[in-house]
Amino acid sequence: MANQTFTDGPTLNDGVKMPWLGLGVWKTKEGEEVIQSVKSAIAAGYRSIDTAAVYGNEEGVGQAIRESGVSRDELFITTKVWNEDQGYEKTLQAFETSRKKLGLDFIDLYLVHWPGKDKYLDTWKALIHLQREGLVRSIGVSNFQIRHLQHIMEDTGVVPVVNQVELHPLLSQKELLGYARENHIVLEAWSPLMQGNLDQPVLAQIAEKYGKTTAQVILRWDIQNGIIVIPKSIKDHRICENAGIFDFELSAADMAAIDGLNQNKRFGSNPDEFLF
Ligand SMILES: NC(=O)C1=CN([C@@H]2O[C@H](COP(=O)(O)OP(=O)(O)OC[C@H]3O[C@@H](n4cnc5c(N)ncnc54)[C@H](OP(=O)(O)O)[C@@H]3O)[C@@H](O)[C@H]2O)C=CC1
Repeated sequence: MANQTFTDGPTLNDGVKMPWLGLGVWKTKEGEEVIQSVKSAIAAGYRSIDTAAVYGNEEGVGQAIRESGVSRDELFITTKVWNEDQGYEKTLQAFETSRKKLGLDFIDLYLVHWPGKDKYLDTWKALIHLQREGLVRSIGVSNFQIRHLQHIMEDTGVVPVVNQVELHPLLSQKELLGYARENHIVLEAWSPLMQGNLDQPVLAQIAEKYGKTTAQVILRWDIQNGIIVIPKSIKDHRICENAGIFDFELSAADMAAIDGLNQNKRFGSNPDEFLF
């Protein structure tokens, strides 16, 4: 029964169901470190893993999947096409490289990692092709601003299922969230735990009230807002802690208090400045 929580999640605009919670593996080292963290997460009940070509750990993710003892069709695997591989043909090649490294027949979710300047539309068209070929179940984007979303949707008529963006209490992305909801795009929060910068008195007070940790309160705030979360940890106890978000509910007042912490503060790059 407990596993139900790990498989719970939104039905995306293409009809595929994606878990609310996944494990992120950015900065998790290829080899033993990533193999162990992915295996720990799957053993704890996680069914969704978020990697990317540029993380350099797709082979370890694939090995962990094979050694996990959980069947492929119960897992939801995301990877992303890196910036220098943008463009139609290069994206198709990059996809094949990722798929081979992961050792998978198909990928559940393939994302355009960053919009950059002028190749994201051709890249998006390659993702549409891969989905039509049955090599990817769902296609989405990452770090897209409203204008990028408008551009690809107007040109191709295909709406991304998710937009994975930096999102946490100090960067609540309310405008993007409103636009995404109107267009049936689910937001997915990267760096949901502010890359470990969790020392926030308001969050600590709320956490104490529910007998939860600051990390759990943030992740719960996300899913109550309809946002998918992919916290990263290489530590077993934190992997378990970050999954303890399905057995409590934040009140409307506490949700509003967390909303009030927004400072439009980024820990990562700004898509408007990260041009290539
Ligand atoms: N699309 C994109 O451009 C991007 C996508 N991402 C994705 O999002 C995922 C998550 O973002 P990420 O930047 O890794 O950062 P997170 O916000 O998930 O924070 C991870 C950091 O917090 C620590 N941590 C994890 N859990 C806890 C806890 N319960 N209490 C205290 N500290 C904790 C981790 O340390 P430790 O491991 O030692 O536990 C690590 O240092 C990435 O791994 C990646 O998959 C990230 C950045 C950009």
